[in-house]
Amino acid sequence: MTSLDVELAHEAAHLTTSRAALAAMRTRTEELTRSDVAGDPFSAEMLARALARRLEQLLDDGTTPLFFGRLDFAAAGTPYAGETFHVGRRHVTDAAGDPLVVDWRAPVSTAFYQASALAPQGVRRRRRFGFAGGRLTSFEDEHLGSGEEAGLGSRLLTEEIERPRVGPMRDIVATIQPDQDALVRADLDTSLCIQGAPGTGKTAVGLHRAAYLLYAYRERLSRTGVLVVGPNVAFLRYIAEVLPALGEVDVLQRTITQLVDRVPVRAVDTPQALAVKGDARMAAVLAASLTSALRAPSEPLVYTETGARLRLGPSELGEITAEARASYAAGTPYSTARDRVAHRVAERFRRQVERRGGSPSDAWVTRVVRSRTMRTWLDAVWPPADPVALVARVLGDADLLARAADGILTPAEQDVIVWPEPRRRPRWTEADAVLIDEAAGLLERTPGFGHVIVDEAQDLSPMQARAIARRSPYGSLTVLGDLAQGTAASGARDWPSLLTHLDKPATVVTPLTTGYRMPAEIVEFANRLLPALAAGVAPARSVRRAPGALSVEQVRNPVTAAVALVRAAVAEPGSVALICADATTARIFRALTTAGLAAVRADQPPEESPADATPGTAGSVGAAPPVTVLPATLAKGLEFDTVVVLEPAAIVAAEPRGLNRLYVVLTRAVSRLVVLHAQSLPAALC
Ligand SMILES: Nc1ncnc2c1ncn2[C@@H]1O[C@H](COP(=O)(O)OP(=O)(O)OP(=O)(O)O)[C@@H](O)[C@H]1O
Repeated sequence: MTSLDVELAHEAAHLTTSRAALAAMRTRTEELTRSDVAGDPFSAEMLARALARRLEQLLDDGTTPLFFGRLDFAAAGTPYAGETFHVGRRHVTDAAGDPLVVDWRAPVSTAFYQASALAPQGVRRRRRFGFAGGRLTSFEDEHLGSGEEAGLGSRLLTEEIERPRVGPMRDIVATIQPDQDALVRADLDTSLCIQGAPGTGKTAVGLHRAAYLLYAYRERLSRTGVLVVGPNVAFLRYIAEVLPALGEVDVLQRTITQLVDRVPVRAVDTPQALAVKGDARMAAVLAASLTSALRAPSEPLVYTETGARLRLGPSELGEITAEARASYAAGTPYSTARDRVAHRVAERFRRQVERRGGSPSDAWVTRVVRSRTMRTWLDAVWPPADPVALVARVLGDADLLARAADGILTPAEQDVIVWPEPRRRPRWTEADAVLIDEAAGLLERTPGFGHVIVDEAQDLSPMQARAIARRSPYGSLTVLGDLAQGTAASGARDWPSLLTHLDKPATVVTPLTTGYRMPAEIVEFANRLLPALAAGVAPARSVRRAPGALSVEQVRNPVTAAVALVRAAVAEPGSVALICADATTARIFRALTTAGLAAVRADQPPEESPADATPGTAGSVGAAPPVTVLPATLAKGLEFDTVVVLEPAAIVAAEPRGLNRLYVVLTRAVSRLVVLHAQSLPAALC
């Protein structure tokens, strides 16, 4: 045995001890769940829930390493001098409470990610472990104290980056890089905006940041929660397992459409209507239409009860409604302001009774507030409102829209969004649902989150950004995106304006440019599009080269060529996707299945496809894994080992920002990208 073998055996023994300790921690928790818990039913229920969650966190699936790193601190100079820590996904302690593994999010673990030869932070040696199926197979040391540092040359990092991708996204907790770590560990009160080229780890950083914040600010966030917003359902399926793998099961993950789901979405807007409905000026139109229903009191209000006749004149009433209008203008929700008017009026009546020697109770005031007299009067001066009805009225009544949009939208813009006639059962669009959410936000306060992470944020329209801002009035944001990948017509063209709509205008924009997904050959090919996209972003630099990773082939029949390519690709390890213009998805899917290849369509729910449509999912045991047929508009955020792109010119021609779409499509491959075309390639790519 070499000394390295001895060292490895020693580490393997530590792994065995740690696994046994984790099992013991689980047994202790299980015993607690079985024991009779004293206290009232509510506390018992809360305790039972906390224990169930704890049990879930203590699960050890045996295939993921319990620790992936080790820090040996130098003999002096830090609070941890002379100590050794194994760094892993969760704390594991022995029976005496001493740590066998420390959580990657604990303060002591920071050095694992941040220490360098230049600034060793007291670390003498940093060790990274290699694993295969939960078994420890190797380790790699950096003697930081002696100026030795692997950086991006780390063999284990390279293996992790190059590993064939199958199934959903995995965590990167073992190999987070220093620039990424600084973003992950930024404090809760700091909002971040990360402009990152494709594959630079924005999504990974966002999800690890969620896990970090939930660890470091557990108390605060257990009350307010964390929300992750992604571009579509396929993307959410793809990232769904990262946070649970990091022990965090309580993060809400939603698309923006799921977030604003007060009405079913059954229709699609024209591009022109979409542009107007997504514009921030629509907020002013809705606000104006709501206030247009307010009336200044012109008659006295008389309240009679058991012989007493109480009266307030129009000027006194006007004073109260004017005050409420001012508070509404300053941000008080419409419905709260309406309640306030009722209470102020009732209080004035109470004073009148008091002046006459009476002493009405609070219950009396409540009775006045709820009286028919009050409701009838309020309905006239401050009518009740409903968000769905409000938007239906604005879009369904050209005159009302013209009044509310006067000086805000041009007549042509109004024509684009107004319905030809009022609809009893409107067929709502996604943009309408956002308008309804805006209206609801005018009426009532929207419950907010302690932290919101928004991925692919460049595609948010100003109105969608406002929907997110409403959910984060006191919390912070992590905004992730890439202006060059912007494909939505009303999406952001620069970060400062989007951050203003998100109500976090002072947020600093941080770039990420080191690409981990694609080899340089693919990155450089895709980067040819950047000048034409004019997004003003820094191009990505890949951490590796892979000769042969890119081929661009002009063929007579790209579909036939794709079938042959896919047949060969599915025999290799790793996921395969065929990306095409949306309109050709069905035809290409048919061509693959007719040729006997197992294929799934990413644009259909899993049960309608022959296999699970989760991007990159491997097929049933023994069968060739299915290839995913991916319409170009669903490619965002996903990645596959091998990607075949069909007919770039058709992808570009399919939509106004088609070149941006092509940039997204060309940046999805981890190992190999094949571009097949019969038509000429877009000029920007040549
Ligand atoms: N530090 C890292 N170590 C290992 N792998 C990494 C690291 N950072 C990113 N990756 C990997 O690179 C790939 C791209 O990451 P991610 O999807 O987060 O990038 P992105 O910036 O969101 O890309 P896009 O803008 O194209 O959606 C993923 O497979 C991710 O696991």
